Amino acid sequence: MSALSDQIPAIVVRELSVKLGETEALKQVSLTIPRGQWTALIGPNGAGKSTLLRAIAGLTGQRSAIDLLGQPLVGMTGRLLARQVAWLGQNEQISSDISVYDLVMLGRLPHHSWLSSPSAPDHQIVEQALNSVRADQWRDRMISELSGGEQQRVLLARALAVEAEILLLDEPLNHLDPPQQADCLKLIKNLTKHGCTVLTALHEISMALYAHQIVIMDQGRVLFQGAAHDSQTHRAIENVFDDKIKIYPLMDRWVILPS
Ligand SMILES: Nc1ncnc2c1ncn2[C@@H]1O[C@H](COP(=O)(O)OP(=O)(O)OP(=O)(O)O)[C@@H](O)[C@H]1O
Repeated sequence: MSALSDQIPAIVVRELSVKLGETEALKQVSLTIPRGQWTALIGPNGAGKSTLLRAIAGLTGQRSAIDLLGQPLVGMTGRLLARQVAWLGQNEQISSDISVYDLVMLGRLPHHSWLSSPSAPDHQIVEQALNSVRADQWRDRMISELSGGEQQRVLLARALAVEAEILLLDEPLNHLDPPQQADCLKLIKNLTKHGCTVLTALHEISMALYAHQIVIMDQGRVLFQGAAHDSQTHRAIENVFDDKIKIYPLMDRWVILPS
C-alpha cells in the first residue's frame, strides 16, 4: 500500500438501513473502518452485527450506502467485489460431497477465468492457507467428515485463499478450542501486519479486546467506536451488556467476569 492509499478507509458506511421481513435490522448506521487494522463488532444477540457484515459483503442489496477501498460498492462487478472482500459466514452450511482441498480452492475462483484450471500459484496459495490454520492433514477428507471446529478452520482457510484486502469474519472463533482461538487471533493480527483489514463479529469479549478497535452495536445501531485498550471503550462495553459483565485489568491485558 502506498502512503496515499493508506489514508483511504477500508470501509465507509453512510446512514445504512436494512429491513429483514418486519425487522429493522440496521437503522441509519454510519461507520468508517480504517485500513490495515482489526476491528471487532460486539453487542448483544440481534444487535445487527451479522447484518452489517452481510451488507458490507454486498449480500443485502443496499449497496449505495457503502464504499470499499475508496470505491462505491454500487456498480462494482461481482468479480472485483469477490477479489476485494473475503467472507466467513456464521454457521455456514456446506455441501457434504466436497473435499477439504477443493473447498479451499473455491477461494481462488474470483481469480480464475471461466472454466480455467487452477494454476501452480493457486495450488501454492491453497497449501499456505491450509497450513496457516493447520488443516493440511485433512486435505483429502470430505468436509462433512470433520468436526465443527475442524470445519470452521477449513472455512477460514477458504477465506484466506482469496487473498482479499478486506476479510469479513462472522464469529470466526465458533467451535474452536482455546488453543485454536489463540492461533486464530495471532493469524488475524499477522494479516493486519501485511496490510489486510479484518472486521469480525465476536461474542468472546476477552478476545475482541485484542483487536485494534471496537465497534459496539445494539438494536440495529452503532453506539460507540473506540480503541480496544481505552477505558471509555471498556465502560461502553459494560453498559451495552447492562453492566452484567465487568472488565478488569490483568497484567497488560483484561479479563471479563460476570459482575
Ligand atoms: N432473515 C431474517 N428475517 C427477519 N429478521 C431477521 C433475519 N435475519 C436476522 N433478522 C433479525 O435482524 C436482527 C439483527 O440480526 P443479526 O443476525 O444481524 O444480529 P447479530 O447481532 O448478528 O446477532 P447474534 O449475536 O445473535 O448473531 C435481529 O433482530 C434478527 O432477529
